Amino acid sequence: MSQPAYKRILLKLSGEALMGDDAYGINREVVAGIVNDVVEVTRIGVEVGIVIGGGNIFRGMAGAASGMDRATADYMGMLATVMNAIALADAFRAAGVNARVQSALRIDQVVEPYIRGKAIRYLEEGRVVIFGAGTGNPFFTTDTAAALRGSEMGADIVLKATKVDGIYTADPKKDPTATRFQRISFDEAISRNLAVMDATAFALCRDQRLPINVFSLFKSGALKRVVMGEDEGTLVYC
Ligand SMILES: Nc1ncnc2c1ncn2[C@@H]1O[C@H](COP(=O)(O)OP(=O)(O)OP(=O)(O)O)[C@@H](O)[C@H]1O
Ligand SMILES: O=c1ccn([C@@H]2O[C@H](COP(=O)(O)O)[C@@H](O)[C@H]2O)c(=O)[nH]1
Repeated sequence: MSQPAYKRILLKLSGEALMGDDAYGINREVVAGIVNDVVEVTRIGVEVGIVIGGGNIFRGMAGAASGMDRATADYMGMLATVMNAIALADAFRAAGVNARVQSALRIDQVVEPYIRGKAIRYLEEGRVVIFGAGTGNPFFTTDTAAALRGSEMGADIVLKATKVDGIYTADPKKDPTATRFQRISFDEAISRNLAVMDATAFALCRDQRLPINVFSLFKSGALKRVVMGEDEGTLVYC
């Protein structure tokens, strides 16, 4: 049987996608589907760290737009990602898989704090590690947290599972003529200002020579295909 192309992955899950067709919050069926996909790749020996977004609950930019202090709003956004992380860990528990949540902001009664060495040990033991609270700093996003944790964990690739099936010449939700890249270099993605991921995340991954693959969270079997090195989504390379 063929082997996975990557031994350790950092999976960035869209917070917004967790809503499914609901107007807000966490759709249990969507979460269960994600858990199944992740369990499938852990069964072939892939070590999985997850960074989860918070767009289904709260984004700092939205708070700031309605007059809140931006840093205060960002802390709320980070707490939203912790809620998603806890919901995801609970869904892993229901599926019989041991997942640990580590938070970049300390909430010790609820989840463990982020400790790099411990997270690496969990991954080596085959546990799924869910990183909540982004980077722990306002003015950043969970895309940057994925690039950061991916670099710290020594991941082979960052996988961004989102609402679109790859990186396009323009936002495909706004421009129906946009076309998808099969592969794109970091330099080109940054110079074209492709807003599928923030520039800080692209730049950190480029500096660390950590490739990214952007693919659809809703396409059946897509995660496994990416992990097996098959042509799926868009690969961003150095
Ligand atoms: N060039 C592009 N190619 C593909 N998608 C793009 C592009 N430009 C903008 N987008 C948009 O970026 C979105 C993905 O990024 P976004 O940060 O909004 O979501 P996410 O990271 O998946 O969710 P969350 O922030 O809730 O975790 C896509 O849904 C798409 O509409
Ligand atoms: O490092 C970080 C990560 C996130 N935030 C805040 O959380 C929300 C939700 O994250 P998304 O990446 O948008 O899903 C984000 O809008 C920020 O407000 C942060 O401050 N720092």
